[in-house]
Amino acid sequence: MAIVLGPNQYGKAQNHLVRVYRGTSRHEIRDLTVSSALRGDFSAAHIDGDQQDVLPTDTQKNTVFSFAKEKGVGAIEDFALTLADHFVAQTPAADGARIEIDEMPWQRIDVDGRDHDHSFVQGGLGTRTTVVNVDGRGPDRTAHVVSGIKDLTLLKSTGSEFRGFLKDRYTTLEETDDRILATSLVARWRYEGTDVGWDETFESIRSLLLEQFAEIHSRALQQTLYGMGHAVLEKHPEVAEIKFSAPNKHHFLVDLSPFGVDNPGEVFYAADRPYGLIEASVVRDDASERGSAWHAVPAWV
Ligand SMILES: O=c1[nH]c(=O)c2[nH]c(=O)[nH]c2[nH]1
Repeated sequence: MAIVLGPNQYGKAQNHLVRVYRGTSRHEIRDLTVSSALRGDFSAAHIDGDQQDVLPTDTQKNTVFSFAKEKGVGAIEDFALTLADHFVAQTPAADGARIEIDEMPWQRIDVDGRDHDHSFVQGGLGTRTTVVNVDGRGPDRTAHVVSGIKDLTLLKSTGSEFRGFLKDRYTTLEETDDRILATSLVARWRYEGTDVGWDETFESIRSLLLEQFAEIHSRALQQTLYGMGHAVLEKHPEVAEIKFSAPNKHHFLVDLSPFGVDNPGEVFYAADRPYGLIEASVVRDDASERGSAWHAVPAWV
């Protein structure tokens, strides 16, 4: 029997970076939360406490902020690829890097019908995300990009049913052909390669997800997710697979009959927990190998 070091990675989590572009009086802002993690042979650091292979997490943090100034931010996917390659190049013991970026949306404040040059209000249609994994360097280097959207809170007030489900002695749920369907969607999709128009593709996929949620007559959240994923893969050959995590945000019709009041689908109690959690992926059967694309925290997978 031997006790050995298992998979590990280390980096700086959640550098919250705001980049202001002030070339003209009409400023642009970007609000990113960037996490870096390096993996490779860091056994000396873990076993002997020897730091000679370790590029400090503090240096990783400094690099994120410096690159935002020196190179600019651009599409979050490009920023993440640049950082990942840089960290692997700087750290001989590293054989891979993972960069995760969330971009908080800001919109210009409207003043008398004109959007303001340098005042913004936070919010938008979800938070754009990317997770980039780079393995190796030089000719052997490979890169995987998984982009997505989270906190996309959606609701339809009809056009959703749930019936015909399996029942046992503990089933009390009533069948319904008209309910509220609501979720706070997380969708992440894996790109084939890195030759992608990141911004246009993101906008197109987000629009498709919204359209499909609205247009599909839902027989269950599962069926809605599959329809959304199918539409994305059909339109975007550059997407290999898409994964969804969707809490079913239950809305319960309030019984107003004790007060002699009818309630035909008008007043609901929006419960925050427990919630159904529906998770699904939609994939191409000829998609490329996943490689490290979905690599996460080794301690927990
Ligand atoms: O869309 C749904 N899917 C389920 O699996 C489920 N289960 C449940 O109780 N309500 C719902 N709704």
